[in-house]
Amino acid sequence: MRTAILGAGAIGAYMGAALARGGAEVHLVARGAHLDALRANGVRVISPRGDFHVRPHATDDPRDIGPVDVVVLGFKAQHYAGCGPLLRPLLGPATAVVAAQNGIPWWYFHGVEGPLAGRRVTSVDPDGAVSRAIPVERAIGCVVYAATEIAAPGVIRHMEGTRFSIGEPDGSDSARCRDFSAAMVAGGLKCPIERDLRRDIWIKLMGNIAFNPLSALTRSTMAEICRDPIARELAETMMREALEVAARLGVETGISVERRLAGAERAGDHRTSSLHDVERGRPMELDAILTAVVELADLTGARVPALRIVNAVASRLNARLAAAAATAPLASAG
Ligand SMILES: NC(=O)C1=CN([C@@H]2O[C@H](COP(=O)(O)OP(=O)(O)OC[C@H]3O[C@@H](n4cnc5c(N)ncnc54)[C@H](OP(=O)(O)O)[C@@H]3O)[C@@H](O)[C@H]2O)C=CC1
Ligand SMILES: CC(C)(CO)C(=O)C(=O)O
Repeated sequence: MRTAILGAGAIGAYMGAALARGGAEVHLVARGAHLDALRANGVRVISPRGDFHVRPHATDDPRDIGPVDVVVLGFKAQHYAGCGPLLRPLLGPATAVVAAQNGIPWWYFHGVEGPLAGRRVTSVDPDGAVSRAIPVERAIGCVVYAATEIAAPGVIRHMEGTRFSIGEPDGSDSARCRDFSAAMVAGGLKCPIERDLRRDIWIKLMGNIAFNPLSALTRSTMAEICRDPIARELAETMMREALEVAARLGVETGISVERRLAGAERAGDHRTSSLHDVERGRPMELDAILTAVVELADLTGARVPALRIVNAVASRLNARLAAAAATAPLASAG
C-alpha cells in the first residue's frame, strides 16, 4: 500500500513508522528541523512496547510523491482548511484520506440519515473550505487511542495505546478500510473497523473535551486535574454535558463518566496534545474538541453551561496565542 502521511508529527510519524515497519510504502510530509532529522536519520520510536527505527522517504513537497492509495492526515484539525495545495498532488481517483484526529470531524453528518443529513458543522468547516479541500467521499474516520509526542526532531515517544479505530462515515464495509486496517495491523497497531465510528468519536471526546482545554488552561497533566477536587468536578461536569449532547444526537457511548475519569487518572502525568501546543505558544485544537460540541448543543437544545464557559475562556487564550504567533512568525514556525 502506497501511503503518505501529511503532517508527520507526534501521531502521524508514529502511524507512518508503524506502517513502514509492517511493509507499507510510506512517505512522510513534514517541515522544519523535524523534517531535517527525518531525512537524515529516519523515524526513531521510543516505546514501552519496544523501540524501533525506520527510514521512510520524507519531504516537504508532496509533488515528490504523487498519487497514493491512502493519505493519513496528521495535522491538527484547524490546519485541514489550508491543506488543499499539499493534499492535491497526493490524490488519485480512488485515494482515501484517513483523518487521524480528536473531536468532531468535518464529515460528521455525512452518510447519516434524518434531518441533520449532510449538515455542515460550522465550527470545524466554517465556510466549507475543509469539505472543498477534502471531499467527504474520500474520508475514512479515525479515532486515535494512542498517546505520543515529538521527543526531539525525528524522535517519537509513544506513551500508551496502540488502537486506531477506523470507519466509513456511512458505516459501510469497504475494501479501502480493510486494506488500511491490514497495513496498520502488519505494523503492530490495532486498527478495528467500526460500523458506528460516531460512538468511538464520543467515547474518545468525553476525555478530550475536558482534559485538553483544562490541561492547557491550567498547565496541568491529566492526573493533576484528577487529583484537584474542583478541577475534577469541572471535568466531570463537562463530560456529563458532552454525553447529553451525544445522546440527543442518538449516540449512547455505554461508558460512564466515572470509568472515563478513572482511565484519565491511570494515564498519569501525561501532557495532552493541547498542553503541548500552548507550551509551544500555539493555539490549541479547540474548534473540533470543544467549540463544535457547543454548536451541536445549540443545535439539539442541550444545556451545556460548563462547556460554554470553558470554551469562551479557552477561545480567549487561543486568540491571544494566535495574535502573538502572528507577530512572531519565525518563532512560531517551529
Ligand atoms: N499527540 C497525541 O498523543 C494525540 C493526538 N491526537 C490527535 O492527532 C492529531 C495530530 O496531533 P499531534 O500529532 O499531536 O500534532 P503535531 O503538532 O505533533 O503534528 C502535526 C504536524 O503537522 C505538521 N505540519 C503542520 N503544517 C504543516 C505543513 N504545512 N507542512 C508540513 N507539515 C506541517 C506540524 O509541523 P509544525 O510543528 O512545524 O507545525 C506537526 O509536525 C490531532 O487531531 C490530535 O488531537 C489524538 C490522540 C492523541
Ligand atoms: C490525552 C490524549 C492522549 C488522550 O488520552 C489525547 O487525545 C491528546 O493528547 O490529545
